[in-house]
Formats: sequence, C-alpha cells, structure tokens
Amino acid sequence: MPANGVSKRNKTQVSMLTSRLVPTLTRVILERKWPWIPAADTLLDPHYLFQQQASPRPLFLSCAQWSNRQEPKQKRNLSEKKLKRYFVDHRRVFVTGGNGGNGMSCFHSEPRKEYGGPDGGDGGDGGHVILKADKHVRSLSSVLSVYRGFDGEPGGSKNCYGRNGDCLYIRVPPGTLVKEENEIVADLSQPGDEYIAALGGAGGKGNRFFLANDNRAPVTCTPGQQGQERVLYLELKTMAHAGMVGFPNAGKSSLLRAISNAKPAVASYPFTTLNPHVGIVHYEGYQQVAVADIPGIIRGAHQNRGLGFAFLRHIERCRFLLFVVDLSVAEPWTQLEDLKYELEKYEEGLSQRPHAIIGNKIDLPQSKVNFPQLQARLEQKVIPLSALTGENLEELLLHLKELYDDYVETEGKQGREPLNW
Ligand SMILES: Nc1nc2c(ncn2[C@@H]2O[C@H](COP(=O)(O)OP(=O)(O)OP(=O)(O)O)[C@@H](O)[C@H]2O)c(=O)[nH]1
Ligand SMILES: [Mg+2]
Repeated sequence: MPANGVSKRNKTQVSMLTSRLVPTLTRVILERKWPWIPAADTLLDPHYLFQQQASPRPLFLSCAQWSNRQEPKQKRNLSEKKLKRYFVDHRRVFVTGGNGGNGMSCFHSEPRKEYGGPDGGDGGDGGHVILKADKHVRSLSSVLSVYRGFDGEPGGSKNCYGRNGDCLYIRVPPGTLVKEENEIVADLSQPGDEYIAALGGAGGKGNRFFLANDNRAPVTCTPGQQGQERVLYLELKTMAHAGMVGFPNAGKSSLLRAISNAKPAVASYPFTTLNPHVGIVHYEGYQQVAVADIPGIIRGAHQNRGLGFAFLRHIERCRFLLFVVDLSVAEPWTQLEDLKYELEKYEEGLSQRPHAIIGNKIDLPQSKVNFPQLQARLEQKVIPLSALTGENLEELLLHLKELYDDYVETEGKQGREPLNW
C-alpha cells in the first residue's frame, strides 16, 4: 500500500473516469485558459484531493502566483496616431442646406358642403447651415467634414403649413477665415459673428396658393427646393502666439511638455509629431501665451519633402517663432540655416518674424562642445537648455514673455486686438 493510502489501481480507475466525464478537447481548452487550475485529471487525482483536504492553502497560493505572474501594467508609449487631441487649424467642409418641404394638394372635405375649395398647405423651408464664431472653441477639431441642414416638413390638408427646418450651427473659433475656391468669403473675427454657409431650400406651395378667379379648383402643388450645396475651406488666421520650428527629433514636443500642460507624443524616432499641438504657458496676471509644437521640418520641405509644405502653413499662423536646434548633432548651425531657408522659400519674410533661438539637449556632453561654436557664429543670443532635465527653462520662459509683450505692443500700435487665449 502506498504511503498516501491510494493504490495505483484506484488512481488509474479515477483517471479513466475523468477522461470519460470531460472530453479531451474541452480539457485542453480549460487547461490553456486557466493554467493555474490543475488539470482535470489532477483534480480528480485522489493524491491531489488528499493534499487539498490536508491544507486548503494551495488554491489561494495558486491565485497569488497567478497575480504575481502577471506583468506590472507599464505606461504605454504615447503614439501620435492614438492621440486625438491635436490642434486643427484648417478644414474642408461640405455643407448642404435642408430641403424645403413639399406643398400639399387636397380639397376641403366636410359633410353637406360641396366644392369646399383647395386647402393644401405650403411646405416648410429647409434650415440653413450657419457658421458661428464662439469664443469657447479653440480649434477646428470639432468641425466635421460634412453637414446637412434640417429639412422643412411637407404641407398638410386644412391649410396646414409645414414646419420650417431649424438652422444648424457649426461653432468655429473667432478668427476663422471662410474660403471658397481660394477666395475669402467671410472673416469671423469677433465672437458671435455668423455666416450662412448653405441656404435651406424654400418650401413648395400647396394647391391653395394657386387659387385664382379663373381657376377655383387648382390641383397644382410644387415640391420643395433642394438646399444649397457648397464646399468651404475653413482656416484659422492665428494658430498660436509662438510656433516651435525645428528638425525632427530636436526635442520640440519634449519642450512643449516641459513648459505647458500639453501632452504631445515624444519618441526617439523622427516625425513622431504628425499634427500640431498647442500648449498654454501661464504667467502672472492671468496672462496666457499659446505655444504650438509643429511637426518637424527637413531640407526640401518646401518641395513637399518630409511631411510636406502643409506644415509650413502652420508656422505662417504663428505670431512669433522659436527655432529649436539640437545641440548634440554635428554642426548645429546648419540646422538653423536650413530651417530659415525653408521658411523663406515658402513665404518671403517668414524667417524674419520675431524669434528666439533655442539650443536643446545641453545636458549631453557633445552639446557642451557644440554650443560655444554655434553661439560664435550667430549675433543673436542662443538659449541653451534641456527639455529633459529642465535646465535653464526659466530663461526661455522669460524670453517668451518678452516676445509676447512686444507682440501685444505692436498689435496695439496697429489698432488691432491681440490674440487672447
Ligand atoms: N538628452 C536629451 N534628450 C532629449 C532632450 N529633449 C528631447 N530629448 C529626446 O529627443 C528625442 C526626440 O524628442 P521629441 O520631443 O519627440 O522631438 P521632436 O522635435 O518633437 O521630434 P518630431 O516630433 O519627430 O519632430 C526623444 O527621445 C527625447 O527623449 C533633452 O533636452 N536632452
Ligand atoms: Mg514632436
């Protein structure tokens, strides 16, 4: 007799019974799905059962082991493609006004009343699609690509008119330009400004409308008109106060994360940022400066290389620029020359906008060698800093405020309202 009191013969019998009770396939699936649960054979193994009776701990232990085996949840790397909260500064929108309701053709019907006359009502007008500037909206990201207005209701009998379709409002940020075939058709600069993007169709006429002296029983009624269809391009005049311009991997997104509450994706491969992100830097007296992280630009961007010249357009919409140079690469001054060349090729004078030059990654040993060489080649001061360690960020923040104050002053002199965020 074995030590645990179960004979080998008994064990074989129980095992055979288990095989009959639980089909093989089900067992395999169960064992794969819950590996911490002992195999069905083992469960009915008298040896195992005795062990369980002796100490109930193994079950709890297996749960604990399972939870230990699960790897700790790691913070997943942010991918730009998964980030939905990027800044949208231009949109193509297809708008269609609501259709008008059809007119009704019918005659008054009442007992003992012959020739009651026509009483078909008119259809309701279709609703307009209206663009409205709203100061609570910051970007065009909430604007969809297709809008269709509400239709008017058809006319009814007994001279009932159809209900007009409601107007459909599309909320856009103040400072939105509306373009149609490259022509500006509206400038929604102040909050509350409205522009009818698509007119709703007029409602059709009921047969009552056609009642005349020479025609006392008209049967004619007209259908409602179709709503207007238009393709409009919405563009923001200003995207942010400051725009960060730099080569891919220069550390623009890291810098925006360091100075503001924005959370653009950061990774060690080029072209991590595919869409602009805007972060707000807060100063004393509730002053806020908006800084945009713009996708990386390479030499030849104006010829559509890299991410193309679509991104140079974002730079155009920033009032002043922050050139971000990676100090750790060889000859960082060539980066600056290339960036200015590309901006100049895209639009003359763009590189001459008020700007600051930032030398990033000063924490790296190579940067400490390159920085004095870069500074020696430039008349303008370069701000050396590290977005990663936070070294010398204060100097950038002070310089940013100076650029902002100059911008407010210039706008004031020209009688324009500075962009308030
Ligand atoms: N050592 C060091 N590394 C940095 C610093 N700033 C950024 N990096 C690293 O540089 C890499 C690129 O940083 P990003 O912020 O994604 O660069 P980017 O300019 O936004 O790049 P794109 O989005 O591709 O244009 C990342 O691996 C960062 O960790 C810094 O100050 N010091
Ligand atoms: Mg980036």
